Amino acid sequence: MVSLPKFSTITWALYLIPVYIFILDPLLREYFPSLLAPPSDIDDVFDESGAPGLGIDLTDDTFISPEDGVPFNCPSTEGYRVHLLSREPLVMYIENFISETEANHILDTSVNKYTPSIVYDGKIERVDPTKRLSDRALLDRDDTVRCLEDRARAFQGWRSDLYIERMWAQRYNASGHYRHHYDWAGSLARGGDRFSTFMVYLDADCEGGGTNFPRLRMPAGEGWCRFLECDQRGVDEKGSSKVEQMGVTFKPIKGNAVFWENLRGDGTGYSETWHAAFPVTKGTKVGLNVWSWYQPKRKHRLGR
Ligand SMILES: O=C(O)CCC(=O)C(=O)O
Ligand SMILES: [Fe+2]
Repeated sequence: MVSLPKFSTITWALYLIPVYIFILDPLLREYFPSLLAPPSDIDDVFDESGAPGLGIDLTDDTFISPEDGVPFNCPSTEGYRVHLLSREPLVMYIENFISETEANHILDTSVNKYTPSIVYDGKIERVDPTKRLSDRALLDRDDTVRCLEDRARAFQGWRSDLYIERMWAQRYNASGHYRHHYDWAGSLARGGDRFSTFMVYLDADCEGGGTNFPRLRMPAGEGWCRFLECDQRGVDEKGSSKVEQMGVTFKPIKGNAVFWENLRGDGTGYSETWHAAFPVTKGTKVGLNVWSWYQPKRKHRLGR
């Protein structure tokens, strides 16, 4: 009979770590990507009721902005400026992504449509001010919004199977915030997931309210201090450096945007995209969420 060598529990654990890292984890990622997805505080409705396990209905224009052939005119924009913060995951900062006229137009047209923001835990939607305290407004697909949809798709190279979700403006008054969460749900194996996020600042007449990514590394040099909170590089109350803990915090600046990709090529979500809206301490911040939903077409089997 084969007898196993007598190792202490700690020795066994040390042997099992590489087995997990090099064998078990890659296998799970390959075959069960959704199993490894952390619980998501994804904040909107992923309505799978019509077609369980098949992703969302791509003609559902309460969730997606389908290409419906409606003509629209876009103003000639001055153009935006892109700064690369991270290649993996891809995180970019976009100066002047939306013009002042466009931002003001969205602020004006949404002003009477706000209702309390909800969180969704995979089962039910509810208002939970401890997690998310803000109001949100679904935007009509007028010319300005359609031009933004176009800009968001062009920015991503007109990637196929990518659909811009209906856009929401999100307004935070003093003490408004959104606790750390992922925008992705680990649901690609079930049909689709949020591939990318543009966080656009429509109004930033506020103090606080930065968008924080605790797992991203603060870039070197002072050049980024225009866009990032650099004074968080100070020491904490115990005298040790807080930089690692705080990661990166984007200042809300009207017209600018942060863009990041949520999913790897294999469809699994990046843990580095864990992010929050820090509390607004004074004034009002209005953000615009532009999410791109990735849902590859399903191959029909013969005979079905
Ligand atoms: O307002 C922000 O800075 C971030 C908002 C956000 O993460 C979201 O709405 O999913
Ligand atoms: Fe988010």
